[in-house]
Amino acid sequence: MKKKLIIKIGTSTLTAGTNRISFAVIENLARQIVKLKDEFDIVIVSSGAIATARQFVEIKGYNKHVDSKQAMAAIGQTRLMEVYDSVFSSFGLNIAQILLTYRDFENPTAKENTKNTIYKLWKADYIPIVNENDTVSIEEIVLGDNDKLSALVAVILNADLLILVSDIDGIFNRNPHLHPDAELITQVSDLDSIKACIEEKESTLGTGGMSSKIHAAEICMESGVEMWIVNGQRPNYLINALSGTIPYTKFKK
Ligand SMILES: Nc1ncnc2c1ncn2[C@@H]1O[C@H](COP(=O)(O)OP(=O)(O)O)[C@@H](O)[C@H]1O
Ligand SMILES: N[C@@H](CCC(=O)OP(=O)(O)O)C(=O)O
Repeated sequence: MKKKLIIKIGTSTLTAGTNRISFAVIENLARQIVKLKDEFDIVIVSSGAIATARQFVEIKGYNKHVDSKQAMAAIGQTRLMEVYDSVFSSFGLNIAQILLTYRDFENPTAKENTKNTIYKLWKADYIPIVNENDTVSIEEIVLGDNDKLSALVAVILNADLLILVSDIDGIFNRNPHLHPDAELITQVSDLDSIKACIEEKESTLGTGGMSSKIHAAEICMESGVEMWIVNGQRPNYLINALSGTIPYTKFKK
């Protein structure tokens, strides 16, 4: 049986520090997935709908008002999936879209249906790409992120591993953007011990920050799912993290 791998790719990685979605980032992801596919059944949790919309339209107040963000997400989501589809199909990979809200994880039937759909997609050789259903969501684009969503997906699938792809090697004892001498923490088994290390700085496009990654780790640890934070700026970050040749943070009880 294949292992179950959930990969969450955030806005800051998809835009590679710019204000546009990077085709190169998605190509790099596809290239790695081709190599991992025989060993793993994979779900991608991808942000980037709003960032994609910004390439085409600026709805007034999109950075302040929830309804404007929701409209941007609705415009950007189809375009984002077009990018995934054109890049992934050129690597021979099939994709399917799944949009979820947090409320879906409180409803046992919705959870069961989500799980069954993902299993069917895997069987048909399709890679599910999940994002939050921003139109009906009340949480994410107001406060949140996709870190917690990916943890909930990992838990319902009883995944072997959740990898949060970020713009940094993992959690450091202080924010390295503010303290260049900060040191990477490679393994975390007690979340309380690292909460004091978080020092958020303003991010332009992503919404999560390190706090939401710790929240995701809490959800994973409670259910015995292993979670890693890996740096999407490193070459072949998935393959190299899995073979232990690049540094990352592992969260495991
Ligand atoms: N102790 C810490 N170690 C590492 N990063 C930290 C820490 N405290 C805060 N951060 C911030 O968290 C950021 C990563 O989260 P985020 O920008 O939301 O990424 P993503 O869009 O991938 O979810 C880092 O770039 C860093 O500025
Ligand atoms: N769901 C929205 C926003 C998600 C978001 O930015 O999350 P994250 O990348 O985890 O900070 C989108 O696709 O634009």
